[in-house]
Amino acid sequence: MVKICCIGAGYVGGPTMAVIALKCPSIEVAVVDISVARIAAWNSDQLPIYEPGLDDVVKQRRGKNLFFSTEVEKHVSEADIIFVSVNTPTKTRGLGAGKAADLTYWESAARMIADVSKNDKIVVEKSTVPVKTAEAIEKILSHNSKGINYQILSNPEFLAEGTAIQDLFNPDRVLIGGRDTPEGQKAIHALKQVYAHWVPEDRIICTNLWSAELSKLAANAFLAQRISSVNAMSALCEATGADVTQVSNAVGKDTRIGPKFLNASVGFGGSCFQKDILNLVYICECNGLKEVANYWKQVIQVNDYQKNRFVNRMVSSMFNTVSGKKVAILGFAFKKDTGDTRETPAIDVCKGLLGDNAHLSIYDPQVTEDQITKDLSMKKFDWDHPTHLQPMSPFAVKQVNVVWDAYEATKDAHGVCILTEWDEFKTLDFKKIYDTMQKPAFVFDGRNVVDAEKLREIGFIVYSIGKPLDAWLKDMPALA
Ligand SMILES: NC(=O)C1=CN([C@@H]2O[C@H](COP(=O)(O)OP(=O)(O)OC[C@H]3O[C@@H](n4cnc5c(N)ncnc54)[C@H](O)[C@@H]3O)[C@@H](O)[C@H]2O)C=CC1
Ligand SMILES: O=C(O)[C@H]1O[C@H](OP(=O)(O)OP(=O)(O)OC[C@H]2O[C@@H](n3ccc(=O)[nH]c3=O)[C@H](O)[C@@H]2O)[C@H](O)[C@@H](O)[C@@H]1O
Repeated sequence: MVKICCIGAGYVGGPTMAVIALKCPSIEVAVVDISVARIAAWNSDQLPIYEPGLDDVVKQRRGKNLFFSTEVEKHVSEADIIFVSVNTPTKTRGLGAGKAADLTYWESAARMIADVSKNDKIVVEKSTVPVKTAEAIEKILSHNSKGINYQILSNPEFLAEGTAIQDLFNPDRVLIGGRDTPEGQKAIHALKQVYAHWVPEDRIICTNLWSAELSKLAANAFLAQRISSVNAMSALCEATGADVTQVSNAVGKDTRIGPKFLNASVGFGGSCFQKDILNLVYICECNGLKEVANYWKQVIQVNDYQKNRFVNRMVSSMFNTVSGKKVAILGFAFKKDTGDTRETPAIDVCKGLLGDNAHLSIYDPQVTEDQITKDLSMKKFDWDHPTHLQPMSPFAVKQVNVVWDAYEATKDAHGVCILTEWDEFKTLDFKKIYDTMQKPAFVFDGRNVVDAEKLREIGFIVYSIGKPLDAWLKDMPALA
């Protein structure tokens, strides 16, 4: 029986391995992690991450050919194929701080593999890493190889949170990069055989190592760039009276452009887009490609501009101050159908409003009070380290109240701010909300989920990203 071990039981390692176990009953899959709490959760009824469809897949295979364990060394030494799916956060200190990927967790995993292995292994990069990382990993492994042959493959993951199970069941493509040697090709073939259990052969792309590593960074950069492009247009729409939804629709009908990923928003979030672009920028700079680095940097600058613009629009609309005013925040996760808050635009918007002394009442159907408190008090980039190594939440943030109901959040509020596109926000009783709010009552929709016209009929002053402005808002300057 082929044995797979995955180091890192997170948003990627957990769902990816659960699906491999489901689709390949003849393969034994062990997912290991240094976090005892995370592994305990994977073995319980309350999985550590919220992802539609995941519970069902895990329940079908756990204890049969899918195991979650903290016995990292045992499972690594027994495995034929080792996936490494650990954190690769942005460095916060030293060379490349604020840009380069921090490969501490990857390096420690590689050293441990070298220490405990007794037979030949295929080591698969599942984490997103800088191009040429495989060369460094090869050096670490072969330095202490004891005659063992290691083949490094790059097999980046393209799943998106909230749709991870669907994405894994039916991927656009699976990418495998390896060495152009007989051993390298044999390793590619072995991994291809795993995916071939359910992925059509023409969707499995095999490349050299560096193309696979770089393609992952490129794909995320292209996706994020689309969002910054449409968000840049949203500012121009507001200035001119165009409607960004109509513009996106018209632009996306061009088959060369395509309709997906053109939703204007308060800004993109999530653990990867910013981190991976910063990493790309750093690699370009290291290769002397200043203009290329600046090009990609701009994608992040526009994203920051969009978040600032949103906060400024809110404050200026509400008579240029939110000091002492209650503002309801609906949605804190970085997108719907996930409880993940890493790099969510909600953090920046909330911090911006707190900076102007607002009182926030936050509701998100999947994010806990503890998580929100941590996020609002943590330093930038600290959030991307393993949970048990993150700073403890030092204090509850003053002026923030986390509630478990949208109606409770909006009661007595001066403004409502929608930051995640949860479906339930579309069907809220806005008349009921209006009646309990201070007047004039404002809605700031950072995701274009509400019907602005209907809300205006109720009496709200509404701001929707990239949409024609209310007369009220037109008169209020919004400087970014
Ligand atoms: N979250 C996502 O949707 C996607 C993430 N990625 C990439 O996958 C990688 C992992 O991301 P996530 O799963 O989101 O992170 P995560 O933080 O959810 O999971 C990483 C896990 O690795 C564990 N870990 C760290 N060092 C370890 C070690 N030496 N031994 C054993 N366990 C260790 C941590 O305790 C943590 O549970 C990152 O490189 C990310 O860029 C790629 C595609 C999608
Ligand atoms: O490497 C990764 O981590 C993953 O990053 C993204 O996936 P994810 O961050 O989970 O979610 P997305 O659906 O890409 O959304 C990212 C952010 O962009 C925002 N977004 C997305 C689409 C859009 O049209 N507009 C928009 O503002 C979302 O609300 C969210 O804040 C990519 O879509 C995945 O392919 C990739 O594997």
